[in-house]
Amino acid sequence: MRKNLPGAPPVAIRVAGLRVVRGGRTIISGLDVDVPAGSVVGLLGPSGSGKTTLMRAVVGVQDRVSGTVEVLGEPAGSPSLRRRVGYVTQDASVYTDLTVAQNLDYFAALAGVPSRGRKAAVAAAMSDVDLGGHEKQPVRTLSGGERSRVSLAAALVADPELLVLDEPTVGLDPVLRRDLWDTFRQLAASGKSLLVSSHVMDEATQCDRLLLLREGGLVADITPGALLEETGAPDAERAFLALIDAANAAGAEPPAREVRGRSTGGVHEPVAADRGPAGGVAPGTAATDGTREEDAR
Ligand SMILES: Nc1ncnc2c1ncn2[C@@H]1O[C@H](COP(=O)(O)OP(=O)(O)OP(=O)(O)O)[C@@H](O)[C@H]1O
Repeated sequence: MRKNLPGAPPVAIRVAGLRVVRGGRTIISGLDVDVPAGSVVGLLGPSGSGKTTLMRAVVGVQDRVSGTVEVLGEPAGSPSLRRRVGYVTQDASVYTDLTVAQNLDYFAALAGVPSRGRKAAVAAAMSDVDLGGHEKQPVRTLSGGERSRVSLAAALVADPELLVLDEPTVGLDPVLRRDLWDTFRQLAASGKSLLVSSHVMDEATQCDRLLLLREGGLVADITPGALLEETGAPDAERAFLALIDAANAAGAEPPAREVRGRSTGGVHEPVAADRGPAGGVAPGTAATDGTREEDAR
């Protein structure tokens, strides 16, 4: 397994030659990207561009994956990462018949938080997402936004080093969104790494870096400031649209599996690449050599 080079900034996620097939279709083909540690990295891209698929590969739940995905120095999906990585899916994934506190206690136990530390861990996670006062409330009686926050708290309760958050602010009001982004920034300041997908462009400006996907390929790996500068757009939304329009114009011909971007800094011209996944299945690969059953999910 590759280690960080001496003197190089630490990397939380290293993706090389990633290829993912879903439903018989190549969704991601030859993706190379690093996510630096201790920062908030935004994952942007049009609907269907592969954001969730990439996140699933990172947390090790995606089938039909080849290439290399290393997370905190371990192959994605390693049992040793269970407590070190928190994942929030787009849909709230908590037990509706349990109370908020019961859910969090359960997820803390699953992640290996010792029983003597669980009460404090549950209280801290509830406070992070501003759910104080709801501990005894069954999740089925919560509002949609409150349920989303319970999911987020469930990911935070084991105090993971890496948080992978799939559109965590959907359905939240502006005040809660702002507060959550403050929390994300505080988590990064304390050394944690966050990969956060979003369609809300003003959230993008709160990230340290942005990864822009289109048809499973990387169009840009860039800071929010450089995004505005390089596109000359007045705001993040128009900068995003400018990049996507440019990528569409440049890559109108090739389908997703033939489009890839380079991963080092700046805006990338998508380049036609008719090669297969770089390096095949490397040691430390996330999952399969493609011989497993087709992923129906
Ligand atoms: N189980 C599946 N079987 C077949 N195709 C799938 C499956 N799941 C996702 N896909 C396809 O993979 C592509 C990428 O989906 P993905 O959910 O990763 O996109 P996304 O960028 O997260 O989209 P959104 O912003 O709408 O959530 C889409 O074209 C989608 O239709």
